[in-house]
Amino acid sequence: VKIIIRIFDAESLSTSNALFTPCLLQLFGNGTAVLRKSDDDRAPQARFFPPLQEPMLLPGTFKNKVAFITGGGTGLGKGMTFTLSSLGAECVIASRNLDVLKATAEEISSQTGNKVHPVQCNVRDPDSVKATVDQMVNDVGLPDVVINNAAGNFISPSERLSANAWKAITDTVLNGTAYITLDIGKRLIAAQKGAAFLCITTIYADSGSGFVMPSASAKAGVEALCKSLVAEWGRYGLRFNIIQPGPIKTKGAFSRLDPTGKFEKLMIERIPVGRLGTVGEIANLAAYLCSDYASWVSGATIKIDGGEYSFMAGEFNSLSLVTKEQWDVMEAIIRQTKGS
Ligand SMILES: CCCCCCCCC/C=C\C=C\C(=O)SCCNC(=O)CCNC(=O)[C@H](O)C(C)(C)COP(=O)(O)OP(=O)(O)OC[C@H]1O[C@@H](n2cnc3c(N)ncnc32)[C@H](O)[C@@H]1OP(=O)(O)O
Ligand SMILES: NC(=O)C1=CN([C@@H]2O[C@H](COP(=O)(O)OP(=O)(O)OC[C@H]3O[C@@H](n4cnc5c(N)ncnc54)[C@H](OP(=O)(O)O)[C@@H]3O)[C@@H](O)[C@H]2O)C=CC1
Repeated sequence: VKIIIRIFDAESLSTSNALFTPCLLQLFGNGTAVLRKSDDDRAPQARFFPPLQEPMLLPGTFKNKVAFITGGGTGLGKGMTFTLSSLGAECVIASRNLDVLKATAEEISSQTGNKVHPVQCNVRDPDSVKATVDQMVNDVGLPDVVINNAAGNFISPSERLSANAWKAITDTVLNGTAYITLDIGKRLIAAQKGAAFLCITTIYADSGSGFVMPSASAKAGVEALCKSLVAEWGRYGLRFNIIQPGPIKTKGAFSRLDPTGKFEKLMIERIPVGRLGTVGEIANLAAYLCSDYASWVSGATIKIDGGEYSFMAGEFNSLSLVTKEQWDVMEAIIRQTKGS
């Protein structure tokens, strides 16, 4: 596989004509050397930004609370379940693979001492969602916290996508979030019970992104759903917030979005903090937003991405590749220029 990326060629800065000549870099070839600051999986500045992963809220913050987490058996969902459970919540985790859910529930409850209930659920199917919520209500009652985390995604040129590929992703991400939110929301409203909803989206929900077009479309829809309900359902005691994570190395995401493992270093080089995020960092933010410490937070969309989005958005940010000597040359050329 040959993946070609246009980047600013830091080696060609010795003449003004070459100044903004982009070069073609073959990502899988030797041409990557110019991009590499370090062979480690983190850049040197990452030493200033150590990830603190242990639960940061006070023990008991979620005592007597029920938290429902879709996709809670793996990755970020598992991390959020662990943190909420550590802080006293009784958690219900829901996804398709019951064996994985059971193993996670057992692992977490044995560490935290709090019950975790695994419930099979296909969020693409409203009947399955209803059966799951029925079971939760029967076992532990209506939730205080609802985290829409389940998702599907893979990289693919959009011209290779079938209608069913689009449907698989948008049914999971957008329709799944809608089925869960409508089903639980209606029951909470009827019972006059308040709750905190959280949706996990992504930084490209704002910008769109090539090669993950169904995911980008669906995540943008999820954000519109949340923001609409902030306004409409606040009067019922329901609040809604959004976390947009940058890259976190989970098996579910990286096996489908970086299948050869070759993009990781490139990603780290565009993250100003110099490293990937961690599951524990997302879990702490999620716990805060779903806790009563955040009672006045509704309608917030929080990027947690080590600065990656800002780096990618800035027109000139690739100039961080320019060396001091190259700046000397450029500055001299610029200062020599008179008039227009
Ligand atoms: C610069 C690189 C950066 C790399 C890392 C960046 C990290 C940042 C990440 C940012 C955002 C992340 C967002 C996420 O959501 S990550 C979470 C990912 N986790 C999952 O996806 C877990 C669940 N996924 C799945 O179950 C499957 O992957 C699924 C395909 C989404 C659904 O599986 P299933 O229901 O079994 O569906 P099918 O296998 O039947 O497929 C349905 C349909 O889709 C077509 N298809 C499947 N894979 C591909 C592919 N790779 N390319 C093209 N098309 C594909 C399949 O053929 C079916 O269509 P059809 O019936 O027409 O053949
Ligand atoms: N990791 C990252 O870098 C980033 C992740 N995110 C978001 O974080 C969230 C978690 O992703 P991550 O932990 O990385 O990946 P995972 O693949 O581990 O998590 C996805 C979860 O969704 C569940 N799921 C998928 N389809 C369905 C379905 N039809 N019904 C019920 N559950 C389903 C899966 O369980 P099962 O297969 O058992 O159904 C799985 O537990 C997602 O919303 C993702 O978009 C956003 C930005 C970056």
